[in-house]
Amino acid sequence: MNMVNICNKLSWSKGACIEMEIKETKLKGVYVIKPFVFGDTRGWFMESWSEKKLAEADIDVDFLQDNHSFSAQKGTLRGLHYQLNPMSQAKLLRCTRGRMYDVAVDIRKGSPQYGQWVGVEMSAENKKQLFIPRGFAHGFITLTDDVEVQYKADNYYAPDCEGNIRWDDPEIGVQWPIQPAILSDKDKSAPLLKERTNLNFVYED
Ligand SMILES: Cc1cn([C@H]2C[C@H](O)[C@@H](COP(=O)(O)OP(=O)(O)O[C@H]3O[C@H](C)C(=O)[C@H](O)[C@H]3O)O2)c(=O)[nH]c1=O
Repeated sequence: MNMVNICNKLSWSKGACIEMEIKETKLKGVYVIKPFVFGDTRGWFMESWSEKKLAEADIDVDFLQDNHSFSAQKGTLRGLHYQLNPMSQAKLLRCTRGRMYDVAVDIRKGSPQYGQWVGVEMSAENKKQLFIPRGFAHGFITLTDDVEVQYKADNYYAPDCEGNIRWDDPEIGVQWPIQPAILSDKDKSAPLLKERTNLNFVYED
């Protein structure tokens, strides 16, 4: 086994992958992506995003904005958020410091998986990424102190189109791994999904 493979093996010791992997989750349209990591004696290198490689997996998206958030305390919950059409956003997320649990919820009218959710643990160590298409609400809870999340969006920030849904909406039933310690005032007072009567995402088969 040559040095690169040894380093790849070491750098992905916990069941990691040394090939680019794009897998659809139980929620159609939401994908977990594990990039190829080139390990060597210095450390590692990876392409954190490639429009071409996503397109090869039929994920056609033109990102317009990069976001980067830092959460100091374990148990910081941001979500569940979305932007209404015409400013809805597809997102490609990754955790570059610490560990967090990321959640997507299908809120497209007419979707056979409407109100259903999927969650993925992402960390600086596992280098997993999550692609969430337009028409989904998004949120995450931090599982360590000092978590940084970086993500691409295919539409610009549009505060007039922003909306949120209660993180603990019983009809969605997200199984968060821990209870939140910190929420923004906005998220503390978010309504239930059924109270959001202005959702304008339409499911297209
Ligand atoms: C989202 C966003 C925010 N801002 C400004 C607006 C506020 O003054 C400040 C903090 O915004 P907010 O409290 O909405 O940040 P989060 O609670 O992390 O919101 C995000 O949380 C979940 C996880 C998401 O997926 C969305 O990207 C977004 O809703 O940044 C901007 O200038 N541009 C932006 O794109």
